[in-house]
Amino acid sequence: MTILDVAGLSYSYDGVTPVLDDVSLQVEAGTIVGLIGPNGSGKSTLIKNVLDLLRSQSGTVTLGGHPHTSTAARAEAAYLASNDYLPQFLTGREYVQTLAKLYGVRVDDDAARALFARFSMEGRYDDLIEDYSHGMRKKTQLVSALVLRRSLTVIDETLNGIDVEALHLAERELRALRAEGRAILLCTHDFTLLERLADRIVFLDLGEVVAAGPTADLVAEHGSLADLVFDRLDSDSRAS
Ligand SMILES: Nc1ncnc2c1ncn2[C@@H]1O[C@H](COP(=O)(O)OP(=O)(O)OP(=O)(O)O)[C@@H](O)[C@H]1O
Repeated sequence: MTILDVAGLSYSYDGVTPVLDDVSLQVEAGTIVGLIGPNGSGKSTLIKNVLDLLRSQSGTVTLGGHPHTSTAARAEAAYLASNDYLPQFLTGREYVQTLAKLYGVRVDDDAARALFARFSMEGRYDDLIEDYSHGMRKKTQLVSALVLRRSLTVIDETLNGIDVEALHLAERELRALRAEGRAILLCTHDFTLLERLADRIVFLDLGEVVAAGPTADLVAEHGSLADLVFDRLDSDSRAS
């Protein structure tokens, strides 16, 4: 079953320069899709279009079969942004519970507190976010996605900056989401993480999908995901 379906999406911030050019991709239930591409290739713009944080200009996007502008679509996806801008005046518990209310789901404080403890934030669930470190804010975003357990979790470089122990645990938790049939769109420059975790890769360059397929096939063809990118950057097609 397709959870996210993007077809023919184009976008320009200034109405002149295309940032996304006819992008199509699908994310199936029970899969992790890695979104890769050089800085400025349009990954975050694509994610913001998908989540209707930027109003799409052409093409279609559906989430769980619903047009992405609909309330039903919004309930399908959890979004972990690349920044760590969380409301400073809330505690971790208030933040998690506010999100839960917005999504209309019930979140058990004990379960969320236990996740805080597992991510080495024991005893910090009721502290103000203002007093959290950068990594703790990132982990709070991650915990919120883990307790919300939406059909699709979109992660935009959110795992950058968390320590190796948290990353190890995050990988396990993301695998558990996938095992439950949930989908994950994971945007990161950490190619080794994607080689371990992602079922499929979508490679965006200059706003276009230039490669897409099963991670294992792309690695077999190019040697590694880094080599896939290097091959593209060195290719004539990019220079022209
Ligand atoms: N709000 C904005 N207004 C105008 N241009 C923007 C805006 N946000 C992004 N851009 C431009 O759109 C292009 C794509 O940016 P985007 O952030 O989507 O890339 P990215 O692939 O996520 O990059 P990175 O890997 O550096 O995070 C870049 O040229 C960027 O300067």
